[in-house]
Amino acid sequence: MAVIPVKGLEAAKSRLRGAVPEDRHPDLVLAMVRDTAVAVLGAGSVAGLIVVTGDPVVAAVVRELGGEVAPDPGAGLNAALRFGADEVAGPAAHRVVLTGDLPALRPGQLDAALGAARSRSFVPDAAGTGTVLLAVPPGELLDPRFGPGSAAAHRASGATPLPGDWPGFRQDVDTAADLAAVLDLGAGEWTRALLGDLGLSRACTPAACSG
Ligand SMILES: Nc1nc2c(ncn2[C@@H]2O[C@H](COP(=O)(O)OP(=O)(O)OP(=O)(O)O)[C@@H](O)[C@H]2O)c(=O)[nH]1
Ligand SMILES: C=C(OP(=O)(O)O)C(=O)O
Repeated sequence: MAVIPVKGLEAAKSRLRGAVPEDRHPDLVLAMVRDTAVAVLGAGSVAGLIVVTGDPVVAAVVRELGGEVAPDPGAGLNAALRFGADEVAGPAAHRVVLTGDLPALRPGQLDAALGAARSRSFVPDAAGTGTVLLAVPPGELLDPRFGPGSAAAHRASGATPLPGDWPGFRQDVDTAADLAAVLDLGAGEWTRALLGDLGLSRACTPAACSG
């Protein structure tokens, strides 16, 4: 089972604020969640998707795409992940958790990553400091260490870094510069459509966004 945590749309992706007009910020966050969820649901190695969220708009979209929704326990990202992976999916299943900000993820990349995972494993983000995926085999607890410096924390907790290249997969979107990078790498259709609608076929540069 795959698990994606998603914060309430109004609060999510605060570092990305200003990349698009303020009133479209929630739409951008939702478009990236949709692209991530569509890619996950398209991966043959994934049995199903659980999105942990307290946001009713996100929940409706996830159900429409064919995913399941679990309530946010309200104690932060790692608590949301533990709840989704260890309690809702349950420890008898293979579980993989991904962040909801991976609009250039492709199903084949996720299949390749999971095919290479022989034990509790993770995929570092493009910067090498964060984490975009943590996978755990049946019988083990997820033990997530997401947050600043999570790649080192996951490694120190015994998880194996997966060696694939996967530049689009690894490009999580935290800032306007990440958004520009992900468009170059090939963002999914929802993110591209939203930015196209805004006349931002190439996302604004950090300088232009802050100006
Ligand atoms: N359910 C749930 N998801 C969370 C929580 N905190 C973060 N997330 C999600 O975890 C993923 C990775 O988080 P970040 O990249 O730090 O996103 P963020 O917290 O929205 O971004 P910033 O406000 O810029 O720090 C995203 O899909 C977030 O929506 C939480 O408390 N509950
Ligand atoms: C929570 C994380 O994401 P970000 O760096 O995108 O906040 C993480 O990488 O562990």
